[in-house]
This record gives sequence, C-alpha cells and structure tokens, in this order.
Amino acid sequence: MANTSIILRVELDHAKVTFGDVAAAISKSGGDITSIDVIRPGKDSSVRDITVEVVDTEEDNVVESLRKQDGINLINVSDRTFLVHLGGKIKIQPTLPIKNRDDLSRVYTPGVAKVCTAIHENPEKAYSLTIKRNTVAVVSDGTAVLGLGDVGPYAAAPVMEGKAMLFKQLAGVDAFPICLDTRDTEEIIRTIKAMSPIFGGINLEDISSPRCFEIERRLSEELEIPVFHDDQHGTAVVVIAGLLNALKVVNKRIENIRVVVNGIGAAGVSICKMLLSAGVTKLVPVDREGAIVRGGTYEHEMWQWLADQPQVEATGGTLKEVIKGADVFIGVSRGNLLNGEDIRGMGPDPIVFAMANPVPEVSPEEALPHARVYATGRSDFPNQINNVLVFPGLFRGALDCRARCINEPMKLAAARAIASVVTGGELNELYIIPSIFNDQVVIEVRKAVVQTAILTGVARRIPKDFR
Ligand SMILES: NC(=O)C1=CN([C@@H]2O[C@H](COP(=O)(O)OP(=O)(O)OC[C@H]3O[C@@H](n4cnc5c(N)ncnc54)[C@H](O)[C@@H]3O)[C@@H](O)[C@H]2O)C=CC1
Ligand SMILES: CC(=O)C(=O)O
Ligand SMILES: [Mg+2]
Repeated sequence: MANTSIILRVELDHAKVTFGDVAAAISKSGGDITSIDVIRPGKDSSVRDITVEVVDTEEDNVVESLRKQDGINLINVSDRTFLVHLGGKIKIQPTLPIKNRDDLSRVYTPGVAKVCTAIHENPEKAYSLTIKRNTVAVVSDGTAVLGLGDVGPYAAAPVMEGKAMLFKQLAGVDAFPICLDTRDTEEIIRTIKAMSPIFGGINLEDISSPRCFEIERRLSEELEIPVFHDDQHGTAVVVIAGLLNALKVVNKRIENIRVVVNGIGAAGVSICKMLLSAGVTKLVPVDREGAIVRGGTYEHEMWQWLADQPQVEATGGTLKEVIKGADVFIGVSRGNLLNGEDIRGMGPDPIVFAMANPVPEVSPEEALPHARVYATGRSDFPNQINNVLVFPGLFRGALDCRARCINEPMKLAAARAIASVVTGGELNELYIIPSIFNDQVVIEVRKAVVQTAILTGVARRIPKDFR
C-alpha cells in the first residue's frame, strides 16, 4: 500500500473540541500525524495545519472523520503531491545576466550574428556554441503514460517534467519535456526530426507499442543524435542489472532459469530481447491473450520475432498457468494480476519483478511471504527497479562522447555498471539494485557508456577524462 501526505487546515471551536479530540479522530481513522503548525492561535478558537501520513485508500476516511465532528471546521485539505506540482517542476535560467547594452549586444544582436555565421559555416559548432551538447528532449504523445495508459499529452506532462528534473539533478543534463498532440506515427517522426537541431539527444517516453518501435527505428536511422526509447531500453537495462544481482542472491545461473515476462509492449519486448542476449534459454513472453508461443503466428511484428526464437517455449497457457514453476517473473503490464498463491506456485527461491506503475502486478503483501527476491518500479518499497537508474547516466555518457547512437553493447555495459554498484558484501534479498540516490550509479553508467561507445566506434569525441 502507498502512503500519501496531506495537510489539513482546521479551525477548532475550543468550547466544543480539544486538539486531543482531533488527534484521536485522525488516528482512529488510520492517519499518522507528522507535524502541526499553529496558523492562528486564540482563546475561543484556533487554526492549525496538521500534516498527516495516510495510506492512499484511507485518505477519505481521515477527512470524513474531521468533517463530521462538531466543533471542527475543516478549512482546506492539500495533498503535498499536488503542492509540489503547482506551476510545474522545472524552469529555464540564463547562464549569465544581461546587465547593460554591451552585454545585450553580445548575447543578442548584433554580436550574436557572427556566432550564427560561424555555425552556418560549420554546423559542428552548434555543439560548442549552443545548448545542444547538454540538452535532451523528453518526448511523449501521452499514449502509454506509466501504467495509466492513453491519458493524452496534457496529462503526460507531469511525468515528462519529472524525468527532466531527474536528468538535471542526477546527471546535470538539461532536459526539456515535449508533449505532442498527435498520435500519428509519421507526424511524430516528422516533428521530432524538425525540432532536433537544438537537441543533443532524444529520449522517447511513454509512447504506446507497437508505434513506439517504428518511431524509434526511423528516428535512429534518420538522425545523427542518439534516440532512446526509455520505456523499452531503460527498463530492459535496469531489469538485467537487477536480475544479474538477484541471481547471485538465489545462486542460480542465467542459462538455467525459466523466465516469464508479462506485458509484451514497449518494455516487455526490449526486456525479452535483452534477456536472450544475456543468455536466458527458457523464456515465456505473455500478453493479454496468454503466452506467445514458439512456432505461433502473430500480426504484431515483435511478437512474431519472439515466436521465431528457439529459447521461447512452445507450450501456451494463461499467465496463471505458465507462471507455475518459473524461476523469475517480470511484469511490465498492469497492476494486481497475481496473488500470493501464484507466487507460491513458482519454482524454488522465486524472483519477482512486479514493475507496473503505479500499482505492481502483485502487491508486496501478497508476494513477500513467498518470493525470495521482490522488486517493484516504485520508490516506496525496497528494490526499486526503475529506468531512472539508467537514463541520466546513459545520456550523460552519450552526450559527453557525442555518441552517434546508443547501441546494444552500450546498454549491456550500463546494466553491468548498475549491478556492480552493489558490492558483494552489500548484496542481499532487499538490496539487489542501488538506490538512485547512490551517486556512484551515474558515474559508473557514464563511464561504461563512454568506454563502450569508444570501443564500438560510435563516439565522435573523447571526453578529457578518457584521453
Ligand atoms: N519500472 C519501470 O522502470 C518501468 C515500468 N513500466 C511499466 O510497465 C507497464 C507497461 O509499460 P509499457 O511497456 O511502456 O506499455 P505498453 O502499453 O507499451 O505495453 C503494455 C503491454 O501490457 C499488455 N497488457 C496489458 N494488460 C495485460 C494483462 N492483463 N496481461 C498481460 N499483458 C497485459 C498490453 O497488451 C501491452 O502489450 C506500465 O505499467 C509501466 O508503468 C514501464 C517502463 C518502465
Ligand atoms: C518508469 C517509467 O518510465 C514508466 O513507468 O513508464
Ligand atoms: Mg515511461
């Protein structure tokens, strides 16, 4: 269950209630008071802001318990999550002030004209004389936002702003959220290409499958800057990182495990591909209609590709059937599909990565009694397997070496780098993946990405610390 934090502004009529009554009502209805601020003291009445931690589902009970109590006037309820979104989460700041006409004539006309001419004569100079070298576009059409689905470009913006914040805070990359009001594949490709001159990289986000595959493929072919669909590859990289470490905990080898992947969309396809590259020999991809089987015929190009792979099992079934005896479950589908019994029926020491956001495929309450290793995409449980461990360091590296693209070896190197941040002594069931606040993650991912880009010939610049 997820907790939320609400601030209740209440006015107390001292003739009728005491603060003790308020605290008791909050506690009885499931809330936990974390702070109290007196806004207006008074003899007959007073106003206070009470911050309360509450399980999401109990929020209404807490509010209701105060509303119905005589002597309490509930003036306002603010959700702290909404409060941090007021006015958006990022802004643009100039790198230097314009203090006088002299400054003005340098940063703007007439001075700027000679810089324009220099770039016109040598477009490579865009990297040294504009924001290009450190700027990434985070582009979505709002069609597969988290596990919420097709909520549209306006509703996608808070996630894209969040990604932009993470890019900046974790890796110093300036990322700009762009939410497109079109679902047309060709129009999306055309728009991103048209706006690409100012960007050093394109991070595609929350674009539904199968359109996301074509959009990424075409843009990668047609642009000279890295194009990376985060939900596909960022997720696959972090899954492989977590799996490499989880397998050490349960003492199993990747060649021997049977893996069920549920939700063969953007994330699922890339995870399956990367699992195969990493050596998995028994793979069961599952979508709404059940398992995708070897030898089957599918309209979906990527599902057909999977059905043609020798490592994919030929026996079909529903998720609840095929998960029996599996060593690993990876969910990138939607919440609450499995229960404790399903996890109990897996093989010995099961590994469960329930990564649907915001609600995992199986809750910790159901999974933990039976799973040896349990991870989710969320930040409020241990073992957060989320692509946020990947995209900041990966783009930091790609921008620093001006990589032409982000290739498979770079992704695998990033996965190994993330896994390596958890040392042998630290590794355990509750710690298979480093926290995003571990500052080694971005450093190690960047290093691995730059080294591999140089080795595979896609780097167009050698950063100083690699010379
Ligand atoms: N933790 C993390 O870092 C990440 C988590 N995710 C989560 O994974 C989920 C999928 O994301 P995307 O691949 O981007 O979306 P997508 O829309 O491309 O793919 C979702 C797939 O799940 C399938 N699906 C839906 N309900 C299903 C069910 N009951 N059983 C089996 N399959 C089902 C759909 O048919 C589709 O193929 C979302 O909940 C998202 O939040 C995605 C990317 C990163
Ligand atoms: C984490 C992420 O990118 C998603 O859930 O879509
Ligand atoms: Mg996403």
